Amino acid sequence: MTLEAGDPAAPVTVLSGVDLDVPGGELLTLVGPSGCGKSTIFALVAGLVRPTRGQVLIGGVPVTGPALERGVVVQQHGLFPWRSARANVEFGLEARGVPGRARDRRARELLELVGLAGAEERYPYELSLADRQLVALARSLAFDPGVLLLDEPFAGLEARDRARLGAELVRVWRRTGKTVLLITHDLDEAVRLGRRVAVMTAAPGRIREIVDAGPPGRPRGPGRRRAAAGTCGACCAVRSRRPGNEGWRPRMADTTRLDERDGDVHWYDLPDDEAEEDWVSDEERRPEPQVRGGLLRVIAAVIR
Ligand SMILES: Nc1ncnc2c1ncn2[C@@H]1O[C@H](COP(=O)(O)OP(=O)(O)OP(=O)(O)O)[C@@H](O)[C@H]1O
Repeated sequence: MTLEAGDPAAPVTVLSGVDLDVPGGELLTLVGPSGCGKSTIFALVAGLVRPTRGQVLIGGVPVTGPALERGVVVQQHGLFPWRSARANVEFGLEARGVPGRARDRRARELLELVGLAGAEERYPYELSLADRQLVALARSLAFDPGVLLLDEPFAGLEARDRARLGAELVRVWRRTGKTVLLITHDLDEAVRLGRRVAVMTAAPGRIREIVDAGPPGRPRGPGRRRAAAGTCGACCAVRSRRPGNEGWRPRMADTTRLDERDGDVHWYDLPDDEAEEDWVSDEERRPEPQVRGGLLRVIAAVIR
């Protein structure tokens, strides 16, 4: 896609040749310097803006305007202050014509999904900023969107809240299987949460690189082990729970070696005698801090 904007006599190229393919069910993060066009991509996918050239396709269908199938969460949560958390979430269900009792039940389920069970009757002013964002997330899920678009939803929050909300988002993503596009200017967050990180450069905005930031999935039996155990550099975060051998272990095939300079993603074989229970969950297997550091340097270099 290309997007030109401003004075038609002297248009500004905001985005140039952006080509991004997000498989269904993926959590992709989009990072880039301020003004590179991240929010513009958000607006294009949300259907708020039409590209000058090219198109946005969701499931092969061109996006021609906003639709409930695309849930959006932005920095300003936009909750109705006169409605409780439950009633805010119910708003989405009202729009879909869900009858009262079912609405109430579903709103409670969604609040529970985002970790806010017990806060159903609180009003936005009674909730922390972070919890308001979670209500906004639950509300966008009420439309049962196939795609969830989040534009800097954690901006302005303290680091601890950002981390908590990020973990909640990953949990929600895992439980719902939604396709998630998360826009952030926080590189660490992008690497921590995204399975792939699309890195943009500015003027005009382009996708420069797509960096693999984590393993593609859980190991599911011997046949899949070989491919499923992705590592980032030397420090694939694999943890053993065998008594006497607990803790994180870097696991490398003999043929791979750490190359933090380019942040390559290496693959290795899991020894046959390794019981699958020894594997930590995909969530726990996120890159260790020093690997994240390597990826961050790669991304920072791309952005520069
Ligand atoms: N309709 C428009 N007319 C003119 N310029 C525009 C238009 N839309 C976007 N731009 C410009 O395109 C650039 C990209 O803006 P955008 O808000 O998408 O960037 P961003 O990466 O989200 O920035 P930030 O991280 O600061 O939020 C900016 O320089 C903006 O001023």
